[in-house]
Amino acid sequence: MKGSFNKKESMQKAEKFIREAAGNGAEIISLPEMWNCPYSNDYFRKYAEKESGETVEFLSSIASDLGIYLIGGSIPEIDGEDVFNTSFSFDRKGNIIGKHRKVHLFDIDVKGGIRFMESDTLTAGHDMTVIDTEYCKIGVAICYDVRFPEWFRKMALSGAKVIILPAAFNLTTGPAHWDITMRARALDNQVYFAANSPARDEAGPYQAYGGSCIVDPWGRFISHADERECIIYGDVDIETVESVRQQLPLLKHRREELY
Ligand SMILES: NC(=O)CCC(=O)C(=O)O
Repeated sequence: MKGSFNKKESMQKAEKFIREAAGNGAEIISLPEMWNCPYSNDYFRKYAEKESGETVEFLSSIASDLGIYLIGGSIPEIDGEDVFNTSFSFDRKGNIIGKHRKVHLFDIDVKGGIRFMESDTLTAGHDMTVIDTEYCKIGVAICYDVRFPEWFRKMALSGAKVIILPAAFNLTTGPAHWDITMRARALDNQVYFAANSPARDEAGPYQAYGGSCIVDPWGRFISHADERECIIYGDVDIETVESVRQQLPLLKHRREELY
């Protein structure tokens, strides 16, 4: 979905997409990074809400109404003086079962391209997020976190077989790194990997690359969006994870003592 300056409008749009996805049989649904706030340091604090705020309440009630797992993309969360880029996850009853505060802040300065310093306004989280479902464990991280393979290996070693990444790459790094990074994280951890981006909004303060995708544990795209608004779907087969891990036992062949 495209971002908007109007939070109510974003919530209405998110609800429409979530209901449509659930109506088509989706059991685990995820929104993109900062879906209810313009992606800009000028707006994070203004749009930030406490965990007890209206957006978390809204996501929880949709999850319980539809009986789905909902990975609530990410939103700016305020806690005391600090603002975090936070992803709340909900079970089928609307309970919060995961709260991931983006651990690696997006501070980059690419010559002739993008400069963005999330740390000007945001505070980094410290904890890894792996949630339990009746299907398998699911890891949740946010966008720039994906640049740090160790973080994802840690999730896989903690039992994650699916990893979900609300994200918003840009027009400098997106064309260069989006596809290959998502495939690499799926492949090196032998997990299903789903990355959800906002749609591109030429009029907005940040041009998201788009390209939401789902990659299987063999590193193949099973679904891939372009830069426009849409829902993508994928079937997750846990036996495929087991089978790939058995045939190509990467996780077992690690030589940790040498690293
Ligand atoms: N929102 C983000 O963390 C953007 C990360 C990004 O674009 C990258 O190249 O990494």
